[in-house]
Order: sequence, then C-alpha cells, then structure tokens
Amino acid sequence: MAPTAKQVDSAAPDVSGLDTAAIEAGLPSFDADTLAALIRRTNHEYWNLHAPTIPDPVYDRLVEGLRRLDPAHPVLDELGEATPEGPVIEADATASIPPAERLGAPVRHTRAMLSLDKCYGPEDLYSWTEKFEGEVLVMPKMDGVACSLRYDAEGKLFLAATRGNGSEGEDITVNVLEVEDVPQQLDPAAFAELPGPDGAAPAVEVRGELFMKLSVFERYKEQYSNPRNLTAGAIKHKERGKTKAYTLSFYAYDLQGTELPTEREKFASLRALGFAVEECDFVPRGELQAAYERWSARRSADEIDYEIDGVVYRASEVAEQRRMGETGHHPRWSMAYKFQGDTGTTTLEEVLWSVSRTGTITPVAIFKPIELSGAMIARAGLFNLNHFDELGLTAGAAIEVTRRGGVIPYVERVVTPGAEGETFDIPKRCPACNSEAVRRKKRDGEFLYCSKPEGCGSARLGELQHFAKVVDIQGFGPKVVTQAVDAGLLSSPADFYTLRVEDLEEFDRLGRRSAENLVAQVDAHRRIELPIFLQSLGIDHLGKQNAVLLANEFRTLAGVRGVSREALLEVKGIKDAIADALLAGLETRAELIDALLEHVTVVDLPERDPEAEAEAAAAAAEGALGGKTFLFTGALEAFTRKQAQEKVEANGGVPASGVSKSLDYLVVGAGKGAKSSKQKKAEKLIDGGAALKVISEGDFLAMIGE
Ligand SMILES: NC(=O)c1ccc[n+]([C@@H]2O[C@H](COP(=O)([O-])OP(=O)(O)OC[C@H]3O[C@@H](n4cnc5c(N)ncnc54)[C@H](O)[C@@H]3O)[C@@H](O)[C@H]2O)c1
Ligand SMILES: [Zn+2]
Repeated sequence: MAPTAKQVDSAAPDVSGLDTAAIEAGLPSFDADTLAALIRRTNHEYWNLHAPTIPDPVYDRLVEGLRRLDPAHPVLDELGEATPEGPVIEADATASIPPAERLGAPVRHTRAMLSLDKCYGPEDLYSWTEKFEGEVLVMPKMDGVACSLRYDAEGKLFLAATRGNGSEGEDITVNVLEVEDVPQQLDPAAFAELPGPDGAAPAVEVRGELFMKLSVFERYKEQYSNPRNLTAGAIKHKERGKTKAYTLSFYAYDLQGTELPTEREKFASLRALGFAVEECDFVPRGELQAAYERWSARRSADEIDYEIDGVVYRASEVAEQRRMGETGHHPRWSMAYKFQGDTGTTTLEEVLWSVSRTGTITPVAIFKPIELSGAMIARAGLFNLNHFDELGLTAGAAIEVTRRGGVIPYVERVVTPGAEGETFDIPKRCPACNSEAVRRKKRDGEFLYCSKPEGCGSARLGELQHFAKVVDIQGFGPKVVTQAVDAGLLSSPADFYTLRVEDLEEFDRLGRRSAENLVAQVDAHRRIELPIFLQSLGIDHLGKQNAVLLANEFRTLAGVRGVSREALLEVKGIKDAIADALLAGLETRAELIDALLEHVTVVDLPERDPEAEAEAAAAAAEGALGGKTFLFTGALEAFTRKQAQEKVEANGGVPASGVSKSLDYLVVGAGKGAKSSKQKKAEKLIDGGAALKVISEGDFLAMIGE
C-alpha cells in the first residue's frame, strides 16, 4: 500500500520549531530532507496562510540549497499556491464558458508560468550576461500577483488566470474585467499589425503583475499587512462587483504568441495595444549593477508608488532566448536580482584592510552596529577595489547597508558623505607582513594582493593559533581560524577579542551554540599573566622558559618593554644573539601589544621583596604548605581552579573537596561576586571555634612565594 500523505509527513524531520535565526544558523548543514520539510512549511505559511514567518531571502536560500543537494526533489515542483478543487479547464477551452461561471476554477496554462533564476551580487549578474548577445532589458520586480491574460482572434480578453503552482492557476476573469489597467479589447490597429506565427493571427497572451499602488494601499494599511496580500484577496473575491473598489493596477512584462524579434519591439507593442507599462529600460551592459542600485535607491527614498522586491533582467533578443531555453524551474534568459532583506543606514567609522590566507587584501567597512534581518551587523567586506572606489567612502559618512542573500553584509552606497571628508587610501603595503601591496585585474574587477603571499598567509595563521594555544583560548582549531581569516574577521591576535557570535555562527557547521562557546572562551581570557602574555606574542626565542625568566626579572609588562640591551644581558642565560632577537621582536610587536592592551589586562608580578623571596625560597625547599589542606572558592583571577590545585600539590599541600572542620585554608578568589556558600559555611565554622582560616588569593600566592 502506498503511504498516505500523513505517513510521509510524520517521517519528515520536525522543523516546526525553527525560527529565522535557527534556520540561518543551520542552513549550511541541513540535509535535503530538512530543507524540503522547511520549504513545505514556509510555502504553506506564505501561500495558504498569507503569514510568512521567515524573510524571503532566507526562503530563497532554502530553495537554492535543496536545488543543489537534490535537484529532482519533488518539493521543488510544489512551489507556489495550492490549486483549487474541481476539474481543471484547459486555458483555451475557457473561451466557451461565461467568465462568471468559472471564477475560482482551476485552469491549465498553455505554457507553464515559471519562476525566475536569482542572483545575489554583481559577480553572478555579470557572469550571467556573458552567456548571451544583444541588449539587456531591466524592469522592476513587482511584488504583486502574477497573472496571465489571453485574448481571442478579435483581440478581446477571454481569460485571466493566476500563476498558481506554475502549471495550473485559478480563473479570475470576471474580477480582472473590473481592473481598469487591463484592456478588455486590444487596440485594433496595433493588434492588426502584430506578426503572428507563419502569417497566422497571433494568439496573444500577456503576462504581468496585478498590484496595488502604495498610495491606494494607504486606505487599507490599518487592516492589511501588505499590498500583495490585499491584491490577492481582492482579485479572488468570490462576490461579483467587489474588485473594482480596490483600484488595482497591472504591469505587463511579457507578450507571447507573436513573432516579434526583440523585447524592445514587444514592449512598444504592449504600449500600443493599450497596456500601461510602468518603467522599464534597456541598459548598456556595463551599467547593469548601477541599474539595480538606482532602483534600490529610489525604493529607499520612497520615489516609487508600488512595492518591488528587486529588478528583473532579460536578454532582449528572442533568438537568444530560444537558444538558451529554460529549465523546469526558470527561463535561462532572465534573471531576478532581489533586494536583500532589510536595508539600513548607519555611520561609517573606519575602513580596515583584511588579508586573506592567500594574500588578497580586501577593504572592510567598520560601522556603527545596526540590526538587519534580525542580526547586529558592524562590518562588511567591500568586494573589490572598483566597488571601494565607486562608493567614495569618507569617515563619518552615512552609508546604506543590506544583507545580500539575507545574510552577507554589503555596503550599497553612501547616503551622505562625512562632514570632514576624510577619505580612505588604498594601502601601499600588506598590513599583515609589510611587503609591497600590488593591484591586479581579474575578470570580476581589480583586487589588491600581498606581493609575498607565501610567507604572509601561513605565517599569520600560525601566529593566530599560537596565541590561542598559549593563552589557552579553546576551540580555535585550524578550521575555525582559517574561516575567520578568510571572512576578514581575524588578522591579528587582538581580533579574537572582537569576534561576535553573529559572525561565527555563519561558519560551516558551527552553529549558534558553538559560536557562543567560542566567544565565551575568549571572554574568559581577558586577564593574562605576564609570562603567558610574553610567550603569546610569538617572538623568536621568547618561548615559555625565557618568558618566565623575563617576567621574574623585570616584573611588569612596562618593565619588559622598556628593557635595555645591557639589562637583558645581565639576566642569567640570555646571550647576545638572543637579546638582539628579543629586542627586535618586542619592537616589531609593539603595535600588536598596544592593540591587545585595548582588550586584555596583563597581570604583572608584584614588586620584588628580597626578604620575602629568600623566605619563600626556603619554604619552597621544604614544601611551603606543609601538608595543610586547601579549598578554593569564588572567581579566581590569577590562575584557574586546576592550576590552583596543582600549586597546592607542588608546594606540599593537600587539595580538599569541601568545607569541614578539618579544612585548614579556604582561599577566596579575587574576582567580584557575592559571598559563596562555601565561604559562609567556613565563617560559621570559625564562629563555632574551628581553626580554619579564610585567606585571599594574594595571601595564598605569598604562602607559596609567587
Ligand atoms: N518567506 C516565505 O516563507 C516564502 C515562502 C514562499 C515563497 N516566498 C516568496 O515568494 C516569491 C515567489 O517565489 P517564486 O520563486 O515563485 O517567484 P520569483 O521570486 O522567482 O519570481 C517570479 C515572479 O516574479 C514576478 N515578477 C514581478 N515582476 C516581474 C518582471 N518584471 N518580470 C518577470 N516576472 C516578474 C512574476 O509574478 C513571477 O511569477 C519569492 O519572492 C519567494 O521568496 C516566500
Ligand atoms: Zn602580506
């Protein structure tokens, strides 16, 4: 027995609880079944409930993800609206049924109304336009309800149908007759001139979008969430005579059934036939991205009276369209470039130059954090030098930022330049290794490169991992560090301290939980003991042993930084060559040290007290803690709990597991926080006469002579 729909559903993964953030985080790792289940769920929410729960760009990524993993998946044919109940009527056969009798009936389109292929940036757009010859048509991507209109041999409208699921739509003819924008009779002169196939009369089909102007929607905006939903409701109204009052509009974007050779001629004909074609343009190839940006700017500035969610490009030559053909999903000769989620305006603070492992030096805009499509964004890569030059960034400029594909932060344009007009220069040298920086032309624009990428990239990866390892920031294996470097998030060890959950969770197979752990790890290491700090810098000859030696000798970071060659040579074990290497290393790392100090506190050693040192040395020799028991409580600052226990054991003491009368010392951490229950219990015992002592972290360190 074939499984019923219900059984199939219960076998599908449960995705009902996933919200936008969870979906975005999981996208890179979802399998085909999960993607399919999510697409089914969000389709239903969007088309049937008219209540989408995720932004369109995220939905589009789900579809794209599934198309990549399993192009033949049945869910990909289920996109769109559910077909209404009842026997399906062929489009041509509707002509013999009075429109009023077929309102709401399912209608089979003569040719499927396909979806559109999507691109998310200038790279995809330009590589698509390289696939054909001739002019490119650019139109707004209207956010309304797709509609097919069919005219008979006299040029009279006999059918209007929705797109539905692409192959079958819904009859809306009687209602469309109430839409003034839709001609019921084509202009006879223009119609007579249309070239039909092989000299026959053309069977004209006009496709376009029914929509409601924003100025009209004003009247309804209290009761309806958006003009598209209201348009859908108005055009499918089951009661006669109700549609007219909504004053819907129609944008014609496709004329079929004629032998016109170009889109230019088709659009001229549409106008002559009586359609009010909104703006559309034939744009030189070099200006396709600019056309997108112009529509985006006009939309942000409220200069257009209808909702659009992107622009649509189309190869104008019909011969090229035929050559390219279509997939089951979309024509290959058209491309939608959709606006990406929210757009926001913020203030540009700085431009950093981030060096990838392979030596590409990319400008990164740093701006005042803004929330876009549910995430806080504070930086955006600037793609290539052409984009950087075109933007004309100045410090303090108001910039418009989007998330491409609903995810990737992108600086669209400068809204107003900064008051001071301070510009940003393209660096002459690689910020990572100081080798010369060179400009090179590639297919998709000009880029900046480090002239010595061999040493540059791998050396920096090593430096970053060395830092994380020495400071004991866990979780930053080569995979994570590599991705962070490639994303422009990490180029110096100081950058660990500015990593944010939102950035990391985008990484391959990472997810929110792990991203949070990584950031927590970094946060837990904002106090670094001097010897560890010195060792973390990755200076030649400044390994663990010499770091401890220098720290013990010079006590403070300032002391180490200001050390003279003579003073260094007086330290036992430090010879000429090593002293020189250390001094040179400290100098080249000066910037790094300063950058780190903006995020971390280096715990210096206490000032030297020769007497105490002698005592401590003597005590250490016989085991300073003499078999006493120690327990630690509260937030320890100078060492971890594990290190504390090791110190107890190394100095002849015994770590205890709880507060009791037999405990000798309770060591209270120097970190802030409420009194612990251990400390309260210990104080009670002391009040009751126990010999137990409560001491500070510092007292403990003094006992063991540190
Ligand atoms: N957020 C969600 O949960 C959710 C769920 C399902 C669908 N959606 C959204 O619904 C939309 C429908 O998806 P799709 O892939 O079927 O459509 P699409 O995005 O591929 O666009 C195709 C449609 O664009 C319209 N269009 C507007 N202007 C046009 C022009 N100038 N030229 C050609 N076509 C033009 C046509 O009606 C056509 O049917 C998408 O935007 C998708 O993101 C969202
Ligand atoms: Zn370099």
